[in-house]
Amino acid sequence: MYFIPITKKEIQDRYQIVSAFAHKGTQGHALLIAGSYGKMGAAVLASKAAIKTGCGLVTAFVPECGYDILQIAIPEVMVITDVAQRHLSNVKFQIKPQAIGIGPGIGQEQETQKALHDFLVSNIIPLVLDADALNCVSRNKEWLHLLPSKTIVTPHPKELERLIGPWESEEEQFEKTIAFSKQYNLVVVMKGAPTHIIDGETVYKNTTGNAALATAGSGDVLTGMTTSLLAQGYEAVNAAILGVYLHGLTADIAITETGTQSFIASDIISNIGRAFLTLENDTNN
Ligand SMILES: NC(=O)C1=CN([C@@H]2O[C@H](COP(=O)(O)OP(=O)(O)OC[C@H]3O[C@@H](n4cnc5c(N)ncnc54)[C@H](O)[C@@H]3O)[C@@H](O)[C@H]2O)[C@@H](O)CC1
Ligand SMILES: Nc1ncnc2c1ncn2[C@@H]1O[C@H](COP(=O)(O)OP(=O)(O)O)[C@@H](O)[C@H]1O
Ligand SMILES: [Mg+2]
Repeated sequence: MYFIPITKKEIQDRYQIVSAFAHKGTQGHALLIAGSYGKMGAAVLASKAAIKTGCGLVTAFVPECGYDILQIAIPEVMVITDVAQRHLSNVKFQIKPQAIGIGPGIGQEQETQKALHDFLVSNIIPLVLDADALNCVSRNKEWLHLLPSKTIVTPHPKELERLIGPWESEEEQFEKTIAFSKQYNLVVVMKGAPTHIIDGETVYKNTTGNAALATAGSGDVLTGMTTSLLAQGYEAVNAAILGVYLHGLTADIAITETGTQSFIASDIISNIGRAFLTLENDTNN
């Protein structure tokens, strides 16, 4: 099987420099629907990653218990709360974001599953689906038909298995994931070491990242980054490619200071700027 390596050249072909005349209204509004009691950190990480990846506005939609946490942790991010205290029960909002990321830390309560279903039935905004949103969809596979074309799904191996069933070899894993991508018209970010991105028959292989990323919340950060790029107008496959590349690059940059063991998900967020700078330096040369 042929994989297209996600090299710096591939990235530079896709990367869009921010206009000198940009303002927050032109840079996209990302909505992160995330968090539950005890997992509000997932919402904080995803929302902070989204604003640090460059979209103009970020709103977090969280259960009521997340309100103070979000507002104190990230003053740049706006917050809308669900009527329920501890988990999502009714995802309704008046804003018009350009992209939505849903799933990190939301849990799989019955009420949350229903809220996800009702949201998917009416939503037409470009979407990133991760973590418990994927787990809920795995329990209700018919909901896959509700996803907008080119929705980005970001499963780790266990979540992928819940979605497509088990595989016996790596070859079979790719075959099944390609078939899944084609059946539902999805961009599949097959997270791992390394991560592959599958867009129908086309498979991309990331070239950045290391074992420092094997830490809680690193996937939640990737969801925020990818949603941010989607909100900024990148085509879904390019948002996935650029997001995965930059996410991995943060770990390659930071590892000389943090080492593998003490790198945490917040270090990904702290290094997003340095990762972008490697592109801008090269683009200007
Ligand atoms: N600070 C927070 O609030 C955090 C919240 N999180 C949320 O917690 C919820 C549960 O997510 P989890 O992913 O922990 O639970 P899952 O049950 O989906 O996955 C955990 C299991 O998956 C397997 N797995 C994961 N990565 C693998 C890999 N690369 N290779 C092979 N097996 C692998 C392992 O067996 C692992 O025990 C999600 O909603 C997630 O977003 C986590 O992201 C951790 C941090
Ligand atoms: N050994 C590794 N090498 C490279 N990347 C890794 C490694 N381990 C984990 N990652 C990356 O870290 C992220 C983990 O995501 P995920 O399992 O969803 O974490 P969480 O749910 O805790 O946020 C993925 O992007 C994955 O590719
Ligand atoms: Mg995850």
